[in-house]
Amino acid sequence: MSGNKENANAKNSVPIGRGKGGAGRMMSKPVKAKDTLGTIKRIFLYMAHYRNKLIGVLLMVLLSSFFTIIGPYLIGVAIDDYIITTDFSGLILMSGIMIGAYVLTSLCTWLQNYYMIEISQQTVAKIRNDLFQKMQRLPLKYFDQKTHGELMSRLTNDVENVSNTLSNSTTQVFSSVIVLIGTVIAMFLLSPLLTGISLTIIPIMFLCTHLITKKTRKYFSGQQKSLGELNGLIEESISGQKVIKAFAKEEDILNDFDQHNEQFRHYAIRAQIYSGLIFPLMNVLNNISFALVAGAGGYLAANEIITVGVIASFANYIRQFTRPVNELANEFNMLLSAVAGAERVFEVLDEKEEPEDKVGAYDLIEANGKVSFNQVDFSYIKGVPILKKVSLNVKQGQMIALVGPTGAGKTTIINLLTRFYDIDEGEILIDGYAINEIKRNHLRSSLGIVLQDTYLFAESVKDNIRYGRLDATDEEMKEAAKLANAHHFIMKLPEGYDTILSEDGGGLSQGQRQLLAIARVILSNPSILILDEATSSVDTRTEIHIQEAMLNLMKGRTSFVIAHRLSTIENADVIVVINEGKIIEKGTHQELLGQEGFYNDLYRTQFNKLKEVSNI
Ligand SMILES: Nc1ncnc2c1ncn2[C@@H]1O[C@H](COP(=O)(O)OP(=O)(O)OP(=O)(O)O)[C@@H](O)[C@H]1O
Repeated sequence: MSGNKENANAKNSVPIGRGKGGAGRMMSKPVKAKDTLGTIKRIFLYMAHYRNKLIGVLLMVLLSSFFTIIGPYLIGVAIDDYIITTDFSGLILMSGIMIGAYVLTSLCTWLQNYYMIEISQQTVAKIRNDLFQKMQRLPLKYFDQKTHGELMSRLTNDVENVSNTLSNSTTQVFSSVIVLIGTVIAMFLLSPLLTGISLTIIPIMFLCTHLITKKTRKYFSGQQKSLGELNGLIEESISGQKVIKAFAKEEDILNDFDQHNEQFRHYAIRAQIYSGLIFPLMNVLNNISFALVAGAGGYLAANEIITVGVIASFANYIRQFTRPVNELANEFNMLLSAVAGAERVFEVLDEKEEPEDKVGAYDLIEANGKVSFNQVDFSYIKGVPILKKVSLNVKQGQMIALVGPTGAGKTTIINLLTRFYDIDEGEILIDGYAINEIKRNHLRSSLGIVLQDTYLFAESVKDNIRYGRLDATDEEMKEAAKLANAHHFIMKLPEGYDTILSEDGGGLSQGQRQLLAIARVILSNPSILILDEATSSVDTRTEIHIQEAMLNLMKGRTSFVIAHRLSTIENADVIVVINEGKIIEKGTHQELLGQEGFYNDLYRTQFNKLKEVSNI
């Protein structure tokens, strides 16, 4: 099985380098989207469900921007019309209006945030839901091409990124733009000359920001890359602990970790230091601009070109102006990175799904278990044929042993029967029906699969067995466990059937996990069985238990066994020998031995060795 291959590979190479699916891939890279506009459009299509709330947000943004812009103007009016003229009752009224304007600004900002958070969380919940549903409909082929880390990253980081940006950055960018434009217009209306003077600082601001971000971008991307590598290393050192210890590579992995840790520190320090420059620099420039307005404004006021109130308004406008300039660059980058994240999410949503059942697909409620492969060709990757013209006829209730060297294609045959992958040419029939004409759910529920490496969920033993048939009663579930010889060890667990297993049954032995898998399949009562015998040695008692359980399970059912045990091979009705994707021999044990061909050689070398081991 491919699972074994992974284990075998793990034994041969100590995972010091970065592996597939490391958590390192969980970092979302700040790459640009390929189709920014198209992606934004799609996000808006999702958000369009909440059209009324969006209009509300838009109104609030406009109102809060308006009040933000009008505030400094009112200060100028208060000075010119009421303070200088000592009109105190007018001043009180003006103060009231100003307080009202500021309160309304806050209220509108709060409301806009409130609605935007609601919209973004609902939108993202819908995207997350669509994405998760999509994952269940994707063919296994898709999961072969993507690392776990990458998929996890799309489901978590990228979606989270979209959510944060929707709730914070979109309204920020929008209101910053309005406030900027509005402020320039207001300044221009009050005094074009003073506007010109105060805006001279803007190009310098842009230049400084540009120079600093050019530098920080390099360090931030280095920081993100080395953090990814560091996370990958940590993840591998956790999952590969056994191998690391077995090969005494602790020292090596520590050195490797030190290197990556140091690299991360190097980038992180520089990224933080340079980006920390922006704030004080902007502050200085802002104050210079302030001083310019005060100086030039004072001169203009002395010459009665502008009033003192205009200077006060300008002083406030300048504060208001530089803030959005700084924010805009930042928020805009975040927005672009979120759009890139959203694009990665949409890419998954656009992937080709497992094809729908054909119209008029057959029901297969209780299959008899007759199986035929007719001239089946298959390749995982186009142009690399794995199975070539495989033909096989299996009668109801027969036991078929699939044998052959590693990589021969045994698991692949099983993958095709279950329709985990679809064949390229030929046909596979169950009870005379082509499997791609049978409802996929019916097909899979007529097949029972026990793999060497059964996945167990972090739930109770009871629920794990019940996964075979969700509506089974406790009695039926226990009966299945007894038939699977699992009852005895389950009763020894701290809470018996209610014991909660750790993730993937971490606390159980491989033999025990397989017994649970057998119980699961007994409960589902399939017509056709697919069994992958364990190659790794379990203790003799457990092995006898497993064999007994498997025999119980196989009674009266067609079974395909990827055989590693002599007893299985010798008792099989038909032994199918596969080599390099072709069936090269077929027959009973005695028949094949008599042919003195590939099986005979395989048996004499490989299985004689097994016999010696089992006799020890
Ligand atoms: N998902 C996949 N994508 C691409 N190639 C694959 C995939 N799974 C298996 N293969 C290739 O297909 C060939 C047959 O693999 P398969 O797992 O069927 O062999 P096997 O006979 O079951 O081997 P073993 O006894 O080692 O489990 C191998 O060359 C393998 O590398």
